[in-house]
Amino acid sequence: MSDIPILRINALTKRFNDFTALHGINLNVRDGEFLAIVGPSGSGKTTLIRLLVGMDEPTEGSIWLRDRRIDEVPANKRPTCMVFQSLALFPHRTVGQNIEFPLKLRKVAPAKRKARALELLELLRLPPHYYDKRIDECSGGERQRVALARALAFDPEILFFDEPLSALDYRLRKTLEKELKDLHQRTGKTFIYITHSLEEAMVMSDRIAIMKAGHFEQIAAPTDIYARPRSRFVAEFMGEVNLFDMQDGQVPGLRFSPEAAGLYIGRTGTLMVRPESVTFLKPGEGADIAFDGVVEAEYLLGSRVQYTVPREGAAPVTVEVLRENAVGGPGTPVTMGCAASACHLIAEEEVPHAAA
Ligand SMILES: Nc1ncnc2c1ncn2[C@@H]1O[C@H](COP(=O)(O)OP(=O)(O)OP(=O)(O)O)[C@@H](O)[C@H]1O
Repeated sequence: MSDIPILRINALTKRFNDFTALHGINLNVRDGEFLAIVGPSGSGKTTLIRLLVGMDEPTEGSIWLRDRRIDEVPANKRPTCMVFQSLALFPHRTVGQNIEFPLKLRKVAPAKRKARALELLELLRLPPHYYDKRIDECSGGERQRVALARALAFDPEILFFDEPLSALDYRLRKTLEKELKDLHQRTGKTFIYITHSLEEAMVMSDRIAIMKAGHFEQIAAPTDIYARPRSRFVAEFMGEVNLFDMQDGQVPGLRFSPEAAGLYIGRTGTLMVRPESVTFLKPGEGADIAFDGVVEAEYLLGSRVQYTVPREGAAPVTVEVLRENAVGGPGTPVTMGCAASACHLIAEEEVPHAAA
């Protein structure tokens, strides 16, 4: 992956009558990057993708592909491609005819089209005889691969995906997640991927851009965004989390070791710790940050166990431990602890616009 941006979004605004769906957003996408765009329903993901692929026009701002401004270029002339959520394959035609369709539109000669289709079948790990198989004889996963092969047929610079796996069952989704990641590596193309699923974004992408109400709340590598969210919104969006209000370095009910207390002197904000970073302390065992409570509920999650422990005047604490570290069920008094290094302090003010 190169550091040079292949795509630059500059102060992009989209208004529908008096409603602003995108608020002057900026983003640089690196050449060869896998960027996932996630956000709650209505945050503007589809609106953004529609502008990027040319299905709609921005109200203000510009979109650049390398050094070429493309927001005024019609969709069919943009060297990008979109893989739709609904596959839009021709069900009664063959796999070969479907893959070759964009090439036929571009008047590529039949022999050349077929050679490219066979090459793409191999790339997508489909056997060559699938060339003559009809789409309605293919499984869901095979259809997804054909759709991908078709998207790659004319060698687009960037592939856009709008929730391509959302309609598939869990196992197939997991398989295709791995295949997509692998395909990204093998092709070296730039992938921009919209999803509701944080898990998909975490597994596949180099960076995640979190959208909220028409702006980017944070853009960073998955591990960074998970461990060091810039706002409570991102912290909560990125999975289960414990949030403690800190005022002048103090959180009611939490005990800090002298070293940990030193880290938070005079600081105000939200102290965050993920459930898997909290442990149950044995009698006499210490931790940077410790607190007491009584188990309210216990849930088995396969190899792990999750607990909720109520706190006065605040949301309950969630703790997730390996089964071998399980404690008693509801009513069990516990002391919980965590390392200061596993905690992250979110500064008081929310960050209105993430830097791309
Ligand atoms: N053509 C339109 N006219 C008016 N408002 C629109 C139009 N298209 C989108 N919007 C509004 O813009 C906002 C962003 O919509 P968008 O479809 O981009 O969200 P999204 O993040 O893709 O949501 P989802 O995850 O549900 O698909 C929403 O409030 C939506 O109602």
